[in-house]
Parts: sequence; C-alpha cells; structure tokens
Amino acid sequence: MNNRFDLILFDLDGTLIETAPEIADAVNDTLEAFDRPSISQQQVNHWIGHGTRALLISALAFTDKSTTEAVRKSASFSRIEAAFGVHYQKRCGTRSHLYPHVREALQTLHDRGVKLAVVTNKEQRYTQAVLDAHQLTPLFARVISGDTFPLKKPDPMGVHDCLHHFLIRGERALFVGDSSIDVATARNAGVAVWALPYGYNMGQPIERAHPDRVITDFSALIA
Ligand SMILES: O=C(O)COP(=O)(O)O
Repeated sequence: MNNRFDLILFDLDGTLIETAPEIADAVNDTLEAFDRPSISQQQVNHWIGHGTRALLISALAFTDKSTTEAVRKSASFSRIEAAFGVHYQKRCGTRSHLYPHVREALQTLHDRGVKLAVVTNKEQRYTQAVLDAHQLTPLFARVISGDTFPLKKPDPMGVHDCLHHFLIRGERALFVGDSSIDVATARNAGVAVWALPYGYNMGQPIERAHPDRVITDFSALIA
C-alpha cells in the first residue's frame, strides 16, 4: 500500500501515553521527602511540556514561593533532583497508560514500513523508562529526548535530525502531538502536524494552536 507519510514523529507525554498521574506521584514523593507540601494533579498537567526537570523546578518554585531561577541556582536542587529521579523510576509504569488505539496504530504503521520516531522534551533517562515500561521501545527507529541536543522543542533540531537520518523530505513527514509546543516544532521544521485534543497543552484547547488537523484518537493515523 502507498503510505501517505514515510516518517511519523510522535510527542510522548499527553500524545502516546497519559503520564501525568505518576509524574505527580513522583513529584509529591520528592516534595514530602524534603518537607514541602504536595501539589495537585492539575498543576502538574499544566506544567508538562518543557521537560520533567523543568516541571520539578516549577513545583519547587511554587511550594517555596520562589522563582524558577532561584530554584535552579539553589545549593539543594541537585540533591532534590537526584531524589526525584529515584522516585520517578519507582513510579514509572504504575499509573501511566497508552491512549486509545496507540499500540495498534503504531504496530500497523510499523508493519507498513513507516519510520516511527519519538521527539519529546522529557529527558532521556525518563523517556526510556516510560517507553520500556509500556514495551514501546522496539517500535521506534529513533528517540529524541529533551537533552539529546543542546536545544529542545520548539526548536526543529530533533525533527531535522530524524529527516536527515532517514533521508526523508519534510513533505513526507508528519508530527503528531498534543500541545502548542508540538505545533510550533512542526512549523519550525516544515512538516505537517496533527494534534490530539486529550493531552496537556498547558490547560489550553489545542485548536488555538492551529494544527493542520485535530484527530480524535490514533485510529485516524491508520484510516
Ligand atoms: O516532559 C515534558 O514536560 C514534555 O514531554 P513531551 O514533549 O513528550 O510532551
């Protein structure tokens, strides 16, 4: 069959997998260990998008009534971040789940010979843990995380790297995401972008980001 796209790049959090509940658990485990009050699920949902490290910094700035800049520079941050890493590894896979039709769509596209990649702002160690927890790793030919390159989304570096790696032109590639960051990334890279309305997008409706299409779920990718 003639594939519409030769390469499809996927965002991770809020697109492939609902990850926010266990991220909130790991953040709250960490806050508790460092004598801070807990934060709500909704706050976590709104902070997703710029990487898990940035989310932890936002949570600490909120609980400490401080700024993200001050948290980043504080002497205790590296210890807190290390503890968070341990908590997140433990929580990974406990309360995350794939959104409807994700596994069957990925498997079908893979079997049709479409190259599949992940381009996420989540740091590499967390990206790998989540993909492994859901047995998704073998389906992806390339995984670009927030710390793979010096710049993360919405910079097009990760998308361009995949296009070059697979020798695929931008017109033959599609980005699938849930946020305005993903739409901006695709625009910056010169590839089409379809969006899911069920993700995080900092609490805003995805239509406002003007993707090329809003799709209800992953079944649209194999229709
Ligand atoms: O970890 C984040 O904050 C964002 O991850 P995403 O790019 O997969 O949405």
